[in-house]
Amino acid sequence: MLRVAIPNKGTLSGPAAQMLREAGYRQRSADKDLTCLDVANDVEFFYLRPRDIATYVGSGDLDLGVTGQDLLVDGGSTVEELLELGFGGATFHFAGPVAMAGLAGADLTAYLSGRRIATAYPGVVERHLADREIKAEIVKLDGAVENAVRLGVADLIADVVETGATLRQAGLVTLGEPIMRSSAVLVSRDTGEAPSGAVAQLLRRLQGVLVARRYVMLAYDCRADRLDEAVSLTPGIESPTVSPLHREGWVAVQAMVLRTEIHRIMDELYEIGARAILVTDIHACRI
Ligand SMILES: Nc1ncnc2c1ncn2[C@@H]1O[C@H](COP(=O)(O)OP(=O)(O)OP(=O)(O)O)[C@@H](O)[C@H]1O
Ligand SMILES: O=P(O)(O)OC[C@H]1O[C@H](OP(=O)(O)OP(=O)(O)O)[C@H](O)[C@@H]1O
Ligand SMILES: [Mg+2]
Repeated sequence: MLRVAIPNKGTLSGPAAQMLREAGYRQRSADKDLTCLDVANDVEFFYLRPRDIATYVGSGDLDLGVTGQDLLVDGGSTVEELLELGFGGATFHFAGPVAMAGLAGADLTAYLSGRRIATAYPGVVERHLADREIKAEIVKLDGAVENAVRLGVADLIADVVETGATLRQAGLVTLGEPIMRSSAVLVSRDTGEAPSGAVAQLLRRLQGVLVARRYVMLAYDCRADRLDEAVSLTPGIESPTVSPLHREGWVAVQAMVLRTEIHRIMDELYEIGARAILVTDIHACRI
């Protein structure tokens, strides 16, 4: 039986469970449940703190896990990243008082030297500072680090920034370029071999969800003598399906199209004479 670690709470928890549901797996029915057995798929899910997930997967006690790339860096983990999951996107930034706005490059490096930096991710910050030979003091906090500057515990912070609302509320601004970008990832133990068996099947299912979310199915009719132009607008992932229509000189075309492009493409197809242009959602797929 495959054993998979899923975040039990926090930002990654809901989207991870939702993605697994879309991939056809059973998920726990109550937020406090610690495990969930999916007999039909021969998988057991374990709900764990995302910070701890790399430990269980790295030791081989669990086969797969969903966690954040920044948490992997913070813990110095050596697990293998199999797939970026398209949620939990965040940047990790230094942030300081508004008076420091605009500090970057060598000026930021000079400013950081000898300062007290509050963070819940000391591993990420230490690595960044060591790479640049900057010596500073790290003040390890558990959360709500934006309060640390106003309360005098630190001179600046290093934290996850998503919308920036929390920083603004605390009167702080980001300093310099992001320390790192992070998103949720599916991880496995680093065996040096390509995934196979049940691991590869779960991976394919999640890849299918990502594709189903990104693409829609587009179908339309067009004159056969405009087909080349139409196909250049809708090349599909491999190649579009073209079928004859009963109406002489016309064909039906079907192709997968990026969801974000759909309205532009429909307008352009209409301009070259395509009609009966229909868009449908893809619920699941294997590419
Ligand atoms: N707005 C956000 N706040 C915090 N973490 C975020 C955010 N957006 C994405 N993430 C990612 O979620 C992971 C942190 O999850 P974790 O559950 O440890 O903290 P959390 O979501 O802040 O929950 P809590 O603070 O309640 O423990 C990291 O990979 C982080 O990059
Ligand atoms: O840029 P924003 O959209 O405002 O999001 C970023 C904030 O969200 C998280 O805090 P969380 O609510 O998890 O509280 P915590 O600091 O106690 O972890 C994170 O630590 C930042 O403080
Ligand atoms: Mg948090």
